[in-house]
Amino acid sequence: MPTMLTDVFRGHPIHLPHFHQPDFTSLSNLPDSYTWTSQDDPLFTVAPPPTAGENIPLIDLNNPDAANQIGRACRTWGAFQIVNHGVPLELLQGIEFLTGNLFRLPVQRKLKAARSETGFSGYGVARISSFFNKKMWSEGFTITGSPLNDFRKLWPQLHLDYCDIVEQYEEQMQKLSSKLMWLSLKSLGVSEEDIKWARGSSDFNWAQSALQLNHYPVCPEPDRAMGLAPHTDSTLLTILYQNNTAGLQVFRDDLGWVTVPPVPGSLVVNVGDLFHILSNGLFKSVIHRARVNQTRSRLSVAFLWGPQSDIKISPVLKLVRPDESPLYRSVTWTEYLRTKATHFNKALSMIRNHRQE
Ligand SMILES: C=C1C[C@]23C[C@H]1CC[C@H]2[C@@]12CCC[C@@](C)(C(=O)O1)[C@H]2[C@@H]3C(=O)O
Ligand SMILES: O=C(O)CCC(=O)C(=O)O
Ligand SMILES: [Fe+2]
Repeated sequence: MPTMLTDVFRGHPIHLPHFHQPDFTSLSNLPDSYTWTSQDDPLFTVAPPPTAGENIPLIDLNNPDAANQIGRACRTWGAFQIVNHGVPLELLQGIEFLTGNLFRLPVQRKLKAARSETGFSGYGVARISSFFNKKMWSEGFTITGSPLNDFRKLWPQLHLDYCDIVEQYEEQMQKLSSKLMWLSLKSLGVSEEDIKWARGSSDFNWAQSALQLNHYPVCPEPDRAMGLAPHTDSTLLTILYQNNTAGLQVFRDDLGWVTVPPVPGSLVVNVGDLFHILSNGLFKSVIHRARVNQTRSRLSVAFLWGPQSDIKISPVLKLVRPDESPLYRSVTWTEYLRTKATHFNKALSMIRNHRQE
């Protein structure tokens, strides 16, 4: 039996303060525990250069040149937005409606479905919270496998309708993720033939995923608060739906923090650490964060997509020069998630092969 994501953190308890969540709406000042400075996060106040204005590419999947554009975006930004992605608008509206309804529930109800210390799914603060001294101005809900048990606790009457939306959304995201992976690899001259574990399995039985719903309430002092601290995703690819409130920012060494503007009906795609490894570092897993807003609350839904947890992921041989060794060792998704849970942003460099000079 392959390890399922549900079991990944069993034996790896993470102590998280879900139960100290404030009632965000009642706070008129930012408490100290929510006030961030560059001491809490060295990238917090990186100022944009005077020439700012560049943004991640917006790619039309119907464009015959889409594969090349995606490849270029994965190499230079590690992120891009897509339109004409084929996911029905009603489904995007459906998942936004579900997410809004979930976070509007009274906190006591949400805590009935709280994520446990060794669990994967449920309500709570972001898993990366334990690496920072300050709290984030957000709440989240993680889903993997069937959300039935949790949803029953949240919505004793309507849980089946909500499960249906999640199921349809995941199915669409699954198809889209695989399409995006092959399009981007095509731009590097890599085909299904070159990746043993994914070869010819059009039913995606080699893939696995999680859904992360995020809520960033209105904040009295957004400039000093942090919605979700900078991180890279431990995925192959992540597909993010954001509502009409800006907040997502991606980091580039030469440009600093770049805000990804909401484009109605579009989806944001970002390269995760496993795709970085698979592409031998050609595609960059992008550092990103979420900021908050003084007048509008923000919702986002991240589809975190990766391989079956016990498949060994290593750089595609075609992408390694014959006179060099691969930049990364092979690693399974389970191993990587556990490394990340312990070492956070050092995880990727821990998988790196160090050249013997
Ligand atoms: C499959 C995943 C990927 C996880 C862990 C697990 C479930 C939830 C994901 C997130 C979502 C929020 C940011 C992040 C950094 C977090 O704290 O939880 C992500 C993390 C990762 O990409 O490492
Ligand atoms: O809310 C956002 O825009 C970012 C969410 C995110 O990065 C995540 O859930 O991994
Ligand atoms: Fe993320």
